[in-house]
Amino acid sequence: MLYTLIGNSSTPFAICQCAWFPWKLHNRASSSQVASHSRAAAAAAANSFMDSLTELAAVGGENLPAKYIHPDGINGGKDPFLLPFIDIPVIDVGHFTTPSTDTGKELEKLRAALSSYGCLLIINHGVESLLLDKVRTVFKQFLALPKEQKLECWTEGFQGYGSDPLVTDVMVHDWSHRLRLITCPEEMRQMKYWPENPKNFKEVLHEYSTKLQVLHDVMLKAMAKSLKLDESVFLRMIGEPVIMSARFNFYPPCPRPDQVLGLKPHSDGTVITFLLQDKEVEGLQVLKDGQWFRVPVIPDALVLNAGEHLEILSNGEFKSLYHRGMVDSERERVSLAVLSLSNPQSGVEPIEELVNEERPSLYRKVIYEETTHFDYYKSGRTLIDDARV
Ligand SMILES: O=C(O)CCC(=O)C(=O)O
Ligand SMILES: [Fe+2]
Repeated sequence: MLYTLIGNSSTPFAICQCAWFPWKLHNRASSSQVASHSRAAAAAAANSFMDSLTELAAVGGENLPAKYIHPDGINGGKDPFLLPFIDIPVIDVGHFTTPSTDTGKELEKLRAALSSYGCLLIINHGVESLLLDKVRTVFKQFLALPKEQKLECWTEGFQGYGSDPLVTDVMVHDWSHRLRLITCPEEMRQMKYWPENPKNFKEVLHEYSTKLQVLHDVMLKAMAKSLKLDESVFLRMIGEPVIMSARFNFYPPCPRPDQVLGLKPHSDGTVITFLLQDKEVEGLQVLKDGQWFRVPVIPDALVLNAGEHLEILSNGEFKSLYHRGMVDSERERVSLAVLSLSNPQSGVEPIEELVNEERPSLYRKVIYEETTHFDYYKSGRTLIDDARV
């Protein structure tokens, strides 16, 4: 893969120059890895992944594998589930789909939430409670399948069931697994990684992602209007077709939730993320003004996170959310993040209308690749740290 260093000499960062088209049609990471791995090595990797599943589910408090332990604890040695809840703003999407006398007020609430929290809860979003339940259920049914069946979706690449690629032995491992599938545009779907079982998995994910595609456009238009801009400006900037992927997260229980993390602190390498939380088990925590907060479980609401691309596009008017995934001591937890990405060909930079003499461009143009997020995740830095001028 060809990388170019951009940025100033003290904070250079890598951008990948792979053509857009191959990334679009192939799971590039997995195809290159298939080429460089023997079948035996791939089988060994698959087995070790499955062993780690067993390991995660079966270990007791005293013999947790060291690779999962954060030596300083998660919350300075205190129970992270005693942190306060965040008073996350709640936005009624109905005011954007059917304009009312309160639409202006709701737009202002949206702007304020994205500029001070980087996240909000959305209700009245057009996805029925029944479909939300089905989405959670099909993933749990997939997780309950025998190992051999789950292995059919296993991958070392970006799409499929496994752990995130580029996880090295020097970093603390996450207490989680994920099933990641590109959902839009449909030509980018790699159906070989979409579970055959349960039988309705594909249909349910298709229906959910179709609804979220509509919601995505509604929310990006509302965000543009909240900044008094042309409603299509964000959509134009991220380019056609909008790329969306679904990331199902599975967090097995862990006897020491004060020492392990399901997902390390990160901001999403996305425009926006819609997060469907577990219906009962809490686990999302967010950083606001330097302090960690718990996010309450509200079964039918979706959490909307601002991603790094949105922060750059909005020239810092909106803040990307820094967050982490916790694990419960007794219960499994699942979540589903549906992420939208900007077209890598066009790159991400502040929109012209938000750059002026009083507020010069705060970020340089970033060409964002599939690996970029994981490179940053691995290093503990964020794209925003490096993109800031
Ligand atoms: O499970 C959660 O609540 C967080 C998931 C998340 O942050 C992600 O998938 O990027
Ligand atoms: Fe995230």
